[in-house]
Amino acid sequence: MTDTLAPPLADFIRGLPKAELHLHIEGSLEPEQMFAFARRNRVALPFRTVEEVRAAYAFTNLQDFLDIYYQGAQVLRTEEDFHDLALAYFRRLAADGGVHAEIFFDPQTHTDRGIPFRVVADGLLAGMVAAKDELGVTSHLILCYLRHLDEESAFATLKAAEPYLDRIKGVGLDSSEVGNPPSKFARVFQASRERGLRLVAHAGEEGPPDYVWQALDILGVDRLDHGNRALEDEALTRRLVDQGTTLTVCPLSNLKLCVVPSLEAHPLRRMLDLGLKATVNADDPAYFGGYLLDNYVRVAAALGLDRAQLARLARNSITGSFLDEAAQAPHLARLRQIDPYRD
Ligand code: HPA
Ligand SMILES: [Zn+2]
Repeated sequence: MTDTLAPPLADFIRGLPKAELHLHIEGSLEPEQMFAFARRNRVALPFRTVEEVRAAYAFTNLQDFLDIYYQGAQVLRTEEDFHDLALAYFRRLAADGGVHAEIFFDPQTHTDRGIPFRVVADGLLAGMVAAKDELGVTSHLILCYLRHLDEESAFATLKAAEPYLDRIKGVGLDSSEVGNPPSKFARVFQASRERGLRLVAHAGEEGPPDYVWQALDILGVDRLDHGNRALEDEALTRRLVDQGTTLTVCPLSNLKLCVVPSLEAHPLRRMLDLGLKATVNADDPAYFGGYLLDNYVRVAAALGLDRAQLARLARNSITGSFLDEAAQAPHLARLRQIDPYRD
């Protein structure tokens, strides 16, 4: 059924100007790239073939995924690696009709194994400049603190980022959610805000609605990553609707990590019906089986989303981005031409 629906739907979605707001750049490391970087950096891998790597991607929860994701990141060692990783991602994004991305990176994953912050940041920033030149795709960089580490380590990361704060748009919070509530990072988020950074956090992926409340009330986030479990709490849902908080939803990630039992059971449609400002994103596309367009197409087919709903998701991604109004305007104008019946 998906086969007969996919081409026209995919063409329509590809033609919508879209921003990707939830993408871990380390999660775009394809097995083929993993081998190429391992070879050029002489890093030993526990896998012999691409097939063996893919066979290892049988996760049933967030932690199983994270263990293999941090292991994969070990092959990234040089500025060139980070540049190449980022540019390869942006090429995929452009092919999917993406016009802008706000990419996460996890500095502690690299600095804790002796790769200097500047190697990571310079490489990624160079890849972002190359993407603008080659593809016309714009991007922002968001530094994520690893929540399984302590706040002191997060503060050290903020300090290492000091020379780059004019080129880093915001900070986020990722890694193992349960047992590491947002409140653990209250002070470093406050310090990040005082430095002019925008704030986002993963919350309500596996963690309870209380973590979403904390992300809003204690961290004061501008945007919420995932947020699925907010739907369990009516007052919280109302708050998110009233505030117009953008949720960066990741359908294929949710499926692969068993946050939902099937795409047919995904809450995206319900989120839109409730008036939540949901967006569609890939999270870690190399690990979860699909880039931005695949996420839109598969969830749209599973939930029967219509063109107006798809255009709304695209519009939410532009208005929910940290682009200023002038930079959003041409994308919104294009969306208006495609979807003239919007409300
Ligand atoms: O989906 C995710 N959740 C939490 N941490 C992460 N780090 C990379 N991807 C993820
Ligand atoms: Zn994520």
